[in-house]
Amino acid sequence: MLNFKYLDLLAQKYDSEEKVASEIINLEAILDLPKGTEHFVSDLHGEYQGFQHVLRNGSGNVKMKIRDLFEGELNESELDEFATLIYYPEEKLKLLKSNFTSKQELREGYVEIIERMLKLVSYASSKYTRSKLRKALPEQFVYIIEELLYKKDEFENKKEYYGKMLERIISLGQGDKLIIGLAYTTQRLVVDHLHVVGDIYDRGPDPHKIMDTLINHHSVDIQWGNHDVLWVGAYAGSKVCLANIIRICARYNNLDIIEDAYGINLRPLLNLAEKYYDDNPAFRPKRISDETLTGQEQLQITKIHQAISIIQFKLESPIIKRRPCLNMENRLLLEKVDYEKKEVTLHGITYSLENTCFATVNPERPYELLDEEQQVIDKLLFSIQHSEKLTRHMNFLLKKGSLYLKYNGNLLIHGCIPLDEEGNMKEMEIKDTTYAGRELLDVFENYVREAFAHPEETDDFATDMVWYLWTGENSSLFGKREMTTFERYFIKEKETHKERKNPYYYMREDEEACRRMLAEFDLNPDQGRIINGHTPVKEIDGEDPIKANGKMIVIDGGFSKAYHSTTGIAGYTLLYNSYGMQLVAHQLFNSKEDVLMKETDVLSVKRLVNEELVRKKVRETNIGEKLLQEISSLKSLRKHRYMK
Ligand SMILES: O=P(O)(O)OC[C@H]1O[C@](O)(COP(=O)(O)O)[C@@H](O)[C@@H]1O
Ligand SMILES: [Mn+2]
Repeated sequence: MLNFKYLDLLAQKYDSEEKVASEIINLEAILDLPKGTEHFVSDLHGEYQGFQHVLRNGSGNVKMKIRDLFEGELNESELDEFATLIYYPEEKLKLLKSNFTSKQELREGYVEIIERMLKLVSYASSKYTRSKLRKALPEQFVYIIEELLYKKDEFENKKEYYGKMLERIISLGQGDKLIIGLAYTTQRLVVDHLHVVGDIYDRGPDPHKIMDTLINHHSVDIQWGNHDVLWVGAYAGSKVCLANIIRICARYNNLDIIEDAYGINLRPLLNLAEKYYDDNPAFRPKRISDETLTGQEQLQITKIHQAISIIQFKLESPIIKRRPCLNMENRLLLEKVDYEKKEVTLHGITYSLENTCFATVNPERPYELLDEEQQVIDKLLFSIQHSEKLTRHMNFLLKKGSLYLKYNGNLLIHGCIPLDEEGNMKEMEIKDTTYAGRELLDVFENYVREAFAHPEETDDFATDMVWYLWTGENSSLFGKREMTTFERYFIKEKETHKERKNPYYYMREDEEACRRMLAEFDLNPDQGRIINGHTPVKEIDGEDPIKANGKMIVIDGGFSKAYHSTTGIAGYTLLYNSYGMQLVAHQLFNSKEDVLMKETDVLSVKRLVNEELVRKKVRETNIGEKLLQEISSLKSLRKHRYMK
């Protein structure tokens, strides 16, 4: 069915046949370009510097392009030095400058650098249109760079013109800006689109800086992780999610995120904590950075950690009781505790409790908040919902994020697709309707959006469902039977700490199972793959991130320093360009300073996942699909409005 109103609208923009024709030619040409490079990262967990590094070196892609161009011409250390300049242009330039001994040397050095950079930009942009390259150039230098890029040395008189141009840029003190701009242009060209497969928040110190980076990124989408949804929940009015994020910040000695980055006043919580709690080994902050805390600071955090944990446990009860469909009665732990004997009975076994801190718990009504606790959580909720920066970050998460994403034939998802023991899509009944698989995930996502749209509602179904996504058995983000936070604080016996995983986590090894899951999402099982985050790949134990004959790729980035000892490697990222997919294994990232001084780029080892037999073109991508639609509209416009 032709929509003539739409054609009229289109005719306003393309008001002559020539304009329509030239746009059709443009778009058709783009369809035949090689597909842009996609970059997949996941589980960033607040590790801003590690993330920055992977982003700036394009998971080794920048180095590869430099090698392609300059191997032979430059020796290894020069190649490294040039790569570092592309990653961290401001800092590296400072270091380089201090090595020049005269103005003359500096000028020559700058000309050499700029020429190399232009060569690199030209190479990195070879598969894009000129207009796309233009958008990636530093604004103030677009004209000059284009002149320099498209120069033709064979005309001798022009050669002088270009030489003069470079000289002038440098003598006018614009050399630094140009070099820095070209470095960022290169970074941008090397990766066309970024996918963040979840868990930006928690454990590490700087999730807010990662969010700022993503907001400024040229092209990004996010698949929410369980930790991201926890933050969304807190902002959307879930007090129990809020208690959780503060508890995790205290546990990892990251309360600065709450106080300094998001401007939330923790004083009321601290007062409560000082009043009821003391030192407690189970609640001392984990020290994953070298930064040393004074004894006093550590004690304060330990107290806050207990105060907010108890508030969290108390807040869980009423939700579990008002939402029987969540089937979480076995998590009513405060009510199972024998406060006199200091014991708890779980699945029929009685365990003694240690490191207890139940000063504010009334054994008769253990889930009841003290007035003071109620006030503290209410104040915290008010501040968090009024934090300008958090509002910005959460809006962005909602805008660019989703529970899963179908992109260029692949399924991107942080956690899992809940399965039952037989490998069928696990069913869950919500408000008298049974859902499973893709439908269940769509329902979950709708609840997240509904809760977010109504931050003033704190106890409604949608807001409770966001918490369920963090911790519930059927949550596609959590994917485990229960979260044993209480047990890990208070029970010595390790068997109580175990969180049994959804069958998905062993069935995903099986190719047939993965094919069924792809089909559930209407994706072609012969071509698509599932890209998964969430579970660190234990290289130490020989685990392979490529599973199910390549149908499943697990790329937990392993950025989280707290988890390095379990993985034995910093983790994986994935690149998908027109030639195929490559998995990149990263060694531990120490610091930016390390890279700058020692030029020790984090060693990235690439492994081919698949090789495209024919180079993939834009035509075969999601963007290509949109372009084809546009072309078809333009063709109708031409036919119905301009052809006689
Ligand atoms: O390592 P911690 O701080 O004890 O956290 C463990 C908790 O984190 C979780 O692993 C969830 O976080 P991830 O999504 O990073 O795995 C829970 O399953 C578990 O209860
Ligand atoms: Mn996760």
